Amino acid sequence: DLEAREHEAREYMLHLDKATGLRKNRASLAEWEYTSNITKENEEKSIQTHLELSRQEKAAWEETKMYGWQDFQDFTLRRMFKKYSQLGVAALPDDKFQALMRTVSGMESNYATAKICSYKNESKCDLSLEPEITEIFSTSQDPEELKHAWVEWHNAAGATAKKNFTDYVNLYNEAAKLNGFDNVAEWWQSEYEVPDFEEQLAKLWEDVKPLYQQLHAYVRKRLRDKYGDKVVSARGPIPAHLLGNMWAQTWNNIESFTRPYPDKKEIDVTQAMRDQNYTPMKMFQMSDEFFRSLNLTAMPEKFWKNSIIEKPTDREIVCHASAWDFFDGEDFRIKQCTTVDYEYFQTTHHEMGHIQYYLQYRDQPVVFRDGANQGFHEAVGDTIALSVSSPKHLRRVGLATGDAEDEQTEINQLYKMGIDKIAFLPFAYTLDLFRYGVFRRKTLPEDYNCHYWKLREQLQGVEPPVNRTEDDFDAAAKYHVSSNVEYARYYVSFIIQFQFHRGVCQLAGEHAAGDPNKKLVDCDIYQSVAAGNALANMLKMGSSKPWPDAMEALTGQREMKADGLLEYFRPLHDWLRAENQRTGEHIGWEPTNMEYC
Ligand SMILES: C=C(C[SeH])C(=O)N1CCC[C@H]1C(=O)O
Ligand SMILES: [Zn+2]
Repeated sequence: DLEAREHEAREYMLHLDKATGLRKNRASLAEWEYTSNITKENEEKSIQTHLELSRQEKAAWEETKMYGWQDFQDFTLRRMFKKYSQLGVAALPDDKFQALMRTVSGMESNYATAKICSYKNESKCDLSLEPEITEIFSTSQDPEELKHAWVEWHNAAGATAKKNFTDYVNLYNEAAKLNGFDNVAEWWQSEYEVPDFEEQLAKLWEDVKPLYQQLHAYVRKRLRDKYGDKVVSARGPIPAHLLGNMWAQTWNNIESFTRPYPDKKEIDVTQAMRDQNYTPMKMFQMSDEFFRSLNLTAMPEKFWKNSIIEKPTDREIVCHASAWDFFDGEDFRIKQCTTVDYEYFQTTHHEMGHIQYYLQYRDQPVVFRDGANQGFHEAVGDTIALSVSSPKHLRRVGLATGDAEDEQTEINQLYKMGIDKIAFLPFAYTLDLFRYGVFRRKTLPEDYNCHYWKLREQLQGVEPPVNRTEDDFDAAAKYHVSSNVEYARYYVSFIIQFQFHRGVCQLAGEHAAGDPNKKLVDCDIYQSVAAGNALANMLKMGSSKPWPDAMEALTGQREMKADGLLEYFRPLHDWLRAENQRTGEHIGWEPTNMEYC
């Protein structure tokens, strides 16, 4: 009878989950060995280990299928079986599984090891994305130098990946079908467990677009003031190489010469860190201390032993920041090529947020050791970083001096946050809208680059610095496209992190709606055990419940909504509207003159 069947199934599930933990540990170790020492030998070893593990997963899956779990009464048992009933890419036959692995490791290693020549010294051709090219984008104000770095990087990391990417799309779509999906787009969206996920993304964009358009218009004007109207037009898109970032995804590096009130003292965290001889280790210790101040869990001893926090000089590694769970309850690592600056200070908190989530759900069954959805995993560290980047906190830790806020410094602060958080949204939205179209074959290989730029022009209001053709493949010049990492998670994160921030700030007594002395922008939850405990309760759930239950536990809301973000930035939105009216700046953008289709 059902009672006996569920009991037997529970025994089976305990065994399967333990075996799965060992498999995931081996997979993570193989992946770590390869991405922290990129060699052909390590690539081969990783592929063989993953192949062996996929065969074991397939065998276990055949057994799991035998259980009639759909009518089990026990919610948690049914949810575990539901998750294990999805085999994933292991459903591919061996040869196609290996082929798919090779397309991804080929793109990823190409991206990680790509080099370009210096603009100022044509014979110096050993510039990597990190730290050299990133440094150019954060400091250069020479449009020609920025254009050179942009074009060379998109050639080296983008165009070269087109063949692999095309094969990857075909093989990955085959895996999607074997898992019961029409294509990878539907598979990726199914992870969010809501029937209208794509409509929700579009609705969120409608909610934040007016604010983005105001920010875009203001920044275009300030860039035109600086570079002239031959380089930046009055009514067109913004050239993508002038926004301080290779992908124009966050614009923090142009703050110094575009901020609203330039005569107000700028909080230059990078300079303060360098003046105080900060090291990467000090940045990690400060982040760990912030989490501990909330009564969250300290980084375990293996974290400090096994993490890679600076770029090695003796080998090639994947520098793009990442956080790792080895599924044994004690081995958790970060790998990143830290440089001492504000950007990496933020990234360190972002990655530590992933580790804290791993620590909080480490007693869950392995199958539930995941974010409530992937956006949650990306939002934890950023939510903490919203407190850390407040002037109040920066003064508290000695990274900012000066007096408390006045109207103008508050607008400057909101602008600083806005060119990070508001600017990012259309970029994130386009990256997976593009890939949804590719997986659904609405975008064919001969149209990849044209469709990519059409979306970026239409939604983000940026244009390439030079004409593009279908010999280019600019999407792969972004890490996540070359490494097969889904990106809607960041779009979700940049929305819900403001819902989380409002929740923890209220619990910390740092925010009250309508109270001018408790504005969201000034909130710092540092040392608030009440906030930390509520956050921990949400994180402990892992993916054991649908994400609305997790969100409700912390915020009382059950949907992702832009209201937190819009409340946070309301004073900036008002200021931008008034300022753009004062200068008569055109809101929005007309079609580009650049050719890319
Ligand atoms: C820091 C990470 C590793 Se999960 C990252 O990829 N992020 C963090 C914010 C957006 C996105 C990016 O860099 O494109
Ligand atoms: Zn992340």
